[in-house]
Amino acid sequence: MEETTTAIVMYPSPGIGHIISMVELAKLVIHHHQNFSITILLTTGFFDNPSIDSYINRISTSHPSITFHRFPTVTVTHSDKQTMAATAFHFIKSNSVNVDSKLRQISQTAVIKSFIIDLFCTSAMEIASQFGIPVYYFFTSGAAMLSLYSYFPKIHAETTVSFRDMVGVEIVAPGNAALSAVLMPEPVLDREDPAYWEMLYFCEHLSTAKGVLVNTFRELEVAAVKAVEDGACFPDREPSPPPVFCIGPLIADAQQQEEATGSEDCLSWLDKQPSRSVVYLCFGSRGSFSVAQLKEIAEGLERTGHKFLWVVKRPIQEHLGKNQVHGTAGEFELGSVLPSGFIERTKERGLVVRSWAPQVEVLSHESVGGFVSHCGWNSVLEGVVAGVPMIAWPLYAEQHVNRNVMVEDMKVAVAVEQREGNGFVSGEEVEKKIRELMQSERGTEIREMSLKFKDMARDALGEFGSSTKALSNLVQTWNNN
Ligand SMILES: O=c1ccn([C@@H]2O[C@H](COP(=O)(O)OP(=O)(O)O[C@H]3O[C@H](CO)[C@@H](O)[C@H](O)[C@H]3O)[C@@H](O)[C@H]2O)c(=O)[nH]1
Repeated sequence: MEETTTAIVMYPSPGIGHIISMVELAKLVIHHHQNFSITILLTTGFFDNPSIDSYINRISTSHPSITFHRFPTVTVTHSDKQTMAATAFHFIKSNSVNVDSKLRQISQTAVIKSFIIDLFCTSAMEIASQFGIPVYYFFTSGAAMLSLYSYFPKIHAETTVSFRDMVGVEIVAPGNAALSAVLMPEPVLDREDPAYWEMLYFCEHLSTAKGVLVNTFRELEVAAVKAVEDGACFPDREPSPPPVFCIGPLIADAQQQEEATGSEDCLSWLDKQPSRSVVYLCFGSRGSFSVAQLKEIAEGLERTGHKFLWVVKRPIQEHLGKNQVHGTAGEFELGSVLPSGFIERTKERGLVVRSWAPQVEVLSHESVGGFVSHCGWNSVLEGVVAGVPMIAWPLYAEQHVNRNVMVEDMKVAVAVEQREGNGFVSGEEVEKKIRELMQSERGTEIREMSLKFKDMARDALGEFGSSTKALSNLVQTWNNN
């Protein structure tokens, strides 16, 4: 008798940070449970990363049971009249027809045990449900953020005011530290923004999934994990919230990360530095600053006297306001965006690289002693896995929530003080926080805590670890259905 193929289909949202962690999830599933074939659906036309093709090729070669399916290009136009998030959500929705036809096609030859979607791809949920395919979310940020988003519909129902206008108000979601309302994740700040209503729709659907996988581990976010597991953050679903599976930390494989020109230089420069002496500054795949902010960072770095490795992206143009894409690709000269003579004056102790560094390898390098991060969740996990203490400098998205988790719960970071309104950080503050992390007693405590979490992260993914157990429970559910 012919054996039926059991398939899992995954649908990450555009953006390399989301794609990489979904791919790591696929690799983890295959590693422990070889009986599945996995198809990963990828959109084309928005937030595309130039290196995506070579990344896909590397994964397809190393993991033949993972297949990628690229949708044809969908074109949406972004206008200054709407936010980037609204355009992105519109783009994802415009791919629904592609999702429909691919699920239909796979279903003809296989039983799809699970369709795993990113939160921002909630528009695909209904399509899968029509085919009777069980839908799971893969939440690429942490449990604290999952709790806040699951709780968001309740907060929404209790007020008619936009968060951005709630100056002085604090939002408290189960398992979360209090968060100033104006620092809520960007897409939910403003009720006038269509993205707000999309987010509300996404968050209302979280509790209707068959389960939610989270890229975290139980020991990392104790209070938040409890809130999502016991359902406190799913007010509408009490007493039976969707099962939550903390299966992380899933981070990019150093060998398969994007290779940028100059990667080798970075690592060989680090080889020459003393143990834990270097402060690494990097703000994710899209974190850019104005030239004025770059100048402050440079001045702060210069004054600390510490060694540093700093990844600088093409600066944002202030006159374009908040609505432009961070990290807009394109060539630029480092010398033209940094203070005059900075590179020359610091060349004995600092390295500035343009646009990209092999972050996972950098963080695991013995000479790195601190990480100034924008608090993107992948970066946070990469810092945790490497046991590197951090300086939290949130920029956009849900990064202020992550900052709270890092500083107040995990205690693996100090936070920079940011100017209200635009988040600007002075050179003095940069200097102060680097000194605090690298040479104070508090810095030593944070380092010790980071090293503890490094061990816990490894254990969570070990044979008897909490994340391994969670994954096997999940797979058992799939197999029993
Ligand atoms: O020079 C660089 C810059 C980035 N990276 C890698 O790129 C990824 C960046 O991911 P992340 O730290 O999560 O930042 P973003 O790309 O900004 O991620 C988006 O997606 C995350 C997961 O949902 C959210 O937590 C963030 O707020 C959101 O901005 C990480 O794997 C980094 O190692 C490099 O290797 N080199």
